[in-house]
Amino acid sequence: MYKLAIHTSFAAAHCLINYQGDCENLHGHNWKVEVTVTARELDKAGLGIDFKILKQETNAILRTLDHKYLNELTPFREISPSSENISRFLYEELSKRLNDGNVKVESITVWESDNAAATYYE
Ligand SMILES: Nc1nc2c(c(=O)[nH]1)N=C([C@H](O)[C@H](O)COP(=O)(O)OP(=O)(O)OP(=O)(O)O)CN2
Ligand SMILES: [Zn+2]
Repeated sequence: MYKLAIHTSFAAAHCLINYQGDCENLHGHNWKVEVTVTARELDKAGLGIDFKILKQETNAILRTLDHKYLNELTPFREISPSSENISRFLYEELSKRLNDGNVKVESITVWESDNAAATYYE
């Protein structure tokens, strides 16, 4: 089994729902995103999955969040756009795009600052 990872990022505004404190107010982050996937087998080029494809598919999802007010987007109308919920959203959306008999999304970690991150995995 192989484990691969890529890093990417997006910027967005949000406010936490049902939260008492500064973060209930509108503010923004430059989120860093780490995607890890597992691959059972390698292709003829020796790749589990091309990093380019991993980045393309991840960034296609991130474009729906980038420079947006997350609370106004469908996935976060009912649930708070916390780093935890963002990581779960990305995990589910990327899994739909990438999971097959060989490749499986393992985890998504989103860093909202240099020292605070949330990871979703099953
Ligand atoms: N478990 C989580 N806790 C918090 C989340 C989250 O997504 N998951 N998010 C926030 C807020 O988004 C907030 O912007 C973060 O604020 P804070 O932790 O105060 O970070 P700062 O860098 O502004 O503050 P320092 O304490 O000075 O580092 C809050 N919690
Ligand atoms: Zn925040």
